[in-house]
Amino acid sequence: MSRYFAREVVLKIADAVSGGEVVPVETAHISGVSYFTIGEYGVEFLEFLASSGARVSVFTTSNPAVVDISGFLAVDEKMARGQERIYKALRSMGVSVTYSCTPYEFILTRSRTFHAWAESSAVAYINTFRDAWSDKNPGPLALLGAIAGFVPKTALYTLEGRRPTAVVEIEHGPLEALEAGIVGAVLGERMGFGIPYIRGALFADEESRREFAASLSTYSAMVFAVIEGITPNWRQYLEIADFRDKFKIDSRDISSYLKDAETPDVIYFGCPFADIDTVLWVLSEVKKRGPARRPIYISTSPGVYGQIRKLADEMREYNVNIFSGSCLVVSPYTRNFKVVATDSLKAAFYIPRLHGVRVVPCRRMGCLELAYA
Ligand SMILES: C/C(=C\C(=O)O)CCOP(=O)(O)O
Repeated sequence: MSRYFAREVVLKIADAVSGGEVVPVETAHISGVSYFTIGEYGVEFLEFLASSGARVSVFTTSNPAVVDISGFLAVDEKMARGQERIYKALRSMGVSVTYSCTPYEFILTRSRTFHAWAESSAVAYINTFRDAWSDKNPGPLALLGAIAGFVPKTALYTLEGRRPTAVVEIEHGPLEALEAGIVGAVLGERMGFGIPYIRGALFADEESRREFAASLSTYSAMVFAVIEGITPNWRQYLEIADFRDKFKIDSRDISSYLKDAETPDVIYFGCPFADIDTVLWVLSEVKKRGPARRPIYISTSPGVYGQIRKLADEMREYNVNIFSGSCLVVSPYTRNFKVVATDSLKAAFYIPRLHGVRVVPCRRMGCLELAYA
């Protein structure tokens, strides 16, 4: 019954957005599972599906929750209970409740395989750095698609729909996390839509790739860019390109995003979730300097946290708080702060809008120095 319901809804949406065509998917990743972002009606929707016997038919993971897995980001009773109900509903539908915005850490999404993912940064990451194919499916559609086993065959599930439409020259680099995020934001704001073909982008590390994908998809509707020499099959994309626009991003564009530093009361890394290298880098810098004057918060995936749990406990003495399964975007815990310093342009976009808290963008080392200023 519920599988039938999900299939019918997905087919109806496909009638509206893809001429009725659908595409089978290998995996799904659902967003909209934090009580903070979906509220009571969102929980009721998930409970309705679960109680009607719905079960996912492909491997399905979930985005971060309102509270982290250790309960460090304390929230009120109503939110905590709401999150538990979400967890139960997801579990009973067979979702792997991973509470991570970086499922690509362990789902290796091979090139040219189809996926129904909803977290925009993760969609942009697998499209751009793996040439795995996913559209940015809205959270409920990704879940219904996971139950049905297919989603509407929108443009990004076709080679034609992935044809580059603008050539972009990057005249700055190598790109560290903040700069990669700014490039994504500038590009997103200038282009808005279409498929960029990027020349000259040198990413300093994994974190910078995550930040680029996250900001491109935050500051625009774009969740795919072809990066010369990096995106698998980039030569084929160049051959089929139909360039109608040309953009250049240089050091002046990057500096225009850097405000005069306002003194923060907290330093935040990990939007999208910090990879192990970033976590270890922060810890080694902090160990050299001693306890930080201002607290440092790092959100990471449950997978990474599981490996460094003991280290995370020890680092509390240094005023470093590592947590997983939630983040300062989807938790109202952020409202405890007035000004957050971060190297994430995605966090810089959402934190003021969702929590009314100001943000200071800074390079990773600059952010760290603010913790001791
Ligand atoms: C803006 C967010 C995700 C995205 O860019 O897709 C964070 C909120 O995520 P939800 O999982 O929808 O709460």
